Amino acid sequence: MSALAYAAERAVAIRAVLAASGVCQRVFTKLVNGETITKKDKSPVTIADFSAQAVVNTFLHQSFPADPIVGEEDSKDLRGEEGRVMREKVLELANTGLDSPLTEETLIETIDRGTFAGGPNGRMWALDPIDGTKGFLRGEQFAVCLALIVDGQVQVGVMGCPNLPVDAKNQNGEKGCLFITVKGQGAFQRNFSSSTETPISMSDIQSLADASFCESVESGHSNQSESAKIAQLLGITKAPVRMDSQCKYCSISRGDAEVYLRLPVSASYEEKIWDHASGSLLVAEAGGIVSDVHGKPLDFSKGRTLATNSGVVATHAEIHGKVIEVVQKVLFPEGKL
Ligand SMILES: Nc1ncnc2c1ncn2[C@@H]1O[C@H](COP(=O)(O)O)[C@@H](OP(=O)(O)O)[C@H]1O
Ligand SMILES: [Mg+2]
Ligand SMILES: [Mg+2]
Ligand SMILES: [Mg+2]
Repeated sequence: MSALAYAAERAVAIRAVLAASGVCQRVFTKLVNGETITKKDKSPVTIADFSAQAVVNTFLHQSFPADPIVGEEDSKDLRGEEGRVMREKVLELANTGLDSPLTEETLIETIDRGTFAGGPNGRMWALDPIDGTKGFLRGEQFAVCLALIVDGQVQVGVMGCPNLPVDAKNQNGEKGCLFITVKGQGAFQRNFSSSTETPISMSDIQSLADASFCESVESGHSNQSESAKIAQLLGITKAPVRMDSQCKYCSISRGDAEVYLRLPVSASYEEKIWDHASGSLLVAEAGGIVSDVHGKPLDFSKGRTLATNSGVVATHAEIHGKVIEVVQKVLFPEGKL
């Protein structure tokens, strides 16, 4: 029997994401104020973001040394005397997730292996070491997200969600699950505590009146007043489930909700490929369709951002057309473009 496509990449991605998730879990209880930096775009970054990127990049380099990486973070804030305190903390934390320890020098080099510009050709990994840093800081949802993109198509996606209940119906039960997908091979969930994988699929609702939708917690990341109008027009009566990170893609993939709306707040913001690569493949493999607000597929071949897309609409395949119709009506009413 021939091995399944991308079996090696899948296995390495799982190991890398689990190791990085462990690093994030260990640091959370110890985070203090000084360990958060505010980036130029006003978004926060913590020692856990840098450490998780160092850990995943190390695993990738060991197994696939020739593969470029499009990672969210870079080492700028860790360099020189100004970055010394943070650098030492990141080094210590990253090494808790690695068999052979990095040095200060190899740490910087390892993090900066994530600076690839992306593009349409060849293999590349897209890494968000912590997606939902704001959720992480609040003790809520976040995810370590890793995807392999080949010639602009996402082929493998693995997401680690340390704070996500393994069963949405039991919010106080076990937490920590991994979502795994390879194009053409389906979508799977396993718990951090076990290597048994279970196939997952989107819920097959008959009527939108029974549906629920999810969106970002952050009103600065997704237009929540427009989504409320869309939900109303669709006949959705349940309140939105607000959740940080690509845990939203994971949640709809296993049937916790039916629709994920991410409506642009500003025309100039370009979504980042690491915020959507793994999650969008998971949804597609679970029976859904992911597009932008115009119904256009997400295009991962344009560099580090989804430069030709605007927002995200992810739903079960059967209702996607209807949802896009209403999204268009609300976002672009006659006379307004
Ligand atoms: N104006 C904006 N519009 C949409 N997304 C934004 C944004 N500003 C930041 N983001 C992205 O939103 C991500 C979090 O998604 P969500 O809002 O669904 O939790 C952030 O990822 P990081 O937390 O990895 O930086 C960041 O990349
Ligand atoms: Mg960020
Ligand atoms: Mg992100
Ligand atoms: Mg991030």
